[in-house]
Amino acid sequence: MSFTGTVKTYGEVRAVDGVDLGIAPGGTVALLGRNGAGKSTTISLLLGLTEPDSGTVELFGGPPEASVRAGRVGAMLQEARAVSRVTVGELVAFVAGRYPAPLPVAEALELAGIAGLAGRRVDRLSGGQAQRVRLAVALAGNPALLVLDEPTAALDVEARHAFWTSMRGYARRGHTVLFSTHYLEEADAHADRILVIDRGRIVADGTGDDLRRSAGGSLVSFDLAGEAPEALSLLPGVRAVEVREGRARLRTDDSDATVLALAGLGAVRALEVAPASLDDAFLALTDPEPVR
Ligand SMILES: Nc1ncnc2c1ncn2[C@@H]1O[C@H](COP(=O)(O)OP(=O)(O)OP(=O)(O)O)[C@@H](O)[C@H]1O
Repeated sequence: MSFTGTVKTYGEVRAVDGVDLGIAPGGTVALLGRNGAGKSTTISLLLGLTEPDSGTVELFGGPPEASVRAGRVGAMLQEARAVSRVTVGELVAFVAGRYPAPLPVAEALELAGIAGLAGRRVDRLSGGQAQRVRLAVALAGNPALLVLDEPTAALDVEARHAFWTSMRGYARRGHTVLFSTHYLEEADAHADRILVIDRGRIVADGTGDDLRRSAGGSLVSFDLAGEAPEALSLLPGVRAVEVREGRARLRTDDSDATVLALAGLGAVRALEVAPASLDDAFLALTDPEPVR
């Protein structure tokens, strides 16, 4: 699937702002970003639910609508209203019946972790159960591409664990699972590839380790004693500076050089040097105002 120079605006807001992206079949891909970064809009474009203002979106070599109609795509979106009265099993069977090569209903329920709920009415479910029913519906057609918009939002810890085990199993069968999240740990633990989106642009693309590396090797933090933050960004090795409540955090490629230069400045207290975490990487990639 591919995005080529894709732009989608809502009035003044450039929700997707010139995205170029190719995703090969197979594996799990995370779309990671803050609230309002453009994840849902990217997914809507991918599913053909909305048209780009400019650029193109292709799925399996054609327009998204064609792949969706052909049953190659299953989606679990954030907002969905359950139909009432039917049972979970009936609903999933109904959806499966509309696809050319569906999963057996029992398998879709099993994968979604709701094998025991087949006979339950869909309007009598908890939030987490309803979410898993939506997953079973998305899986029903045995889609080559499964698209999940913040799939674990309503799930408890145990359900999350079971969910990711299922999704990994599904991807191992050669399917592609693309999910959006704002949980760094989730992207790091469960995605083969992480796309970081910020203000409608892809600002990083790689594994969790790639992102950690791109953020700069280490984090040097200390209590500030009056230096202007602007001077800190000029120290050797420093790639980004963040100052919060009197404590400076410098992301640096060369912590030795940074610390030696800092010592030259003097008046640095409570110095700490730590390897960059994925959190640091994410902040470095998406922080709107790294120097404050
Ligand atoms: N239908 C719409 N009308 C107007 N603005 C919209 C619409 N949909 C999205 N936006 C705006 O586009 C931007 C991107 O929104 P989008 O929903 O894609 O973000 P997101 O990354 O999915 O956020 P979240 O994590 O909060 O779900 C936001 O600024 C949002 O306010």
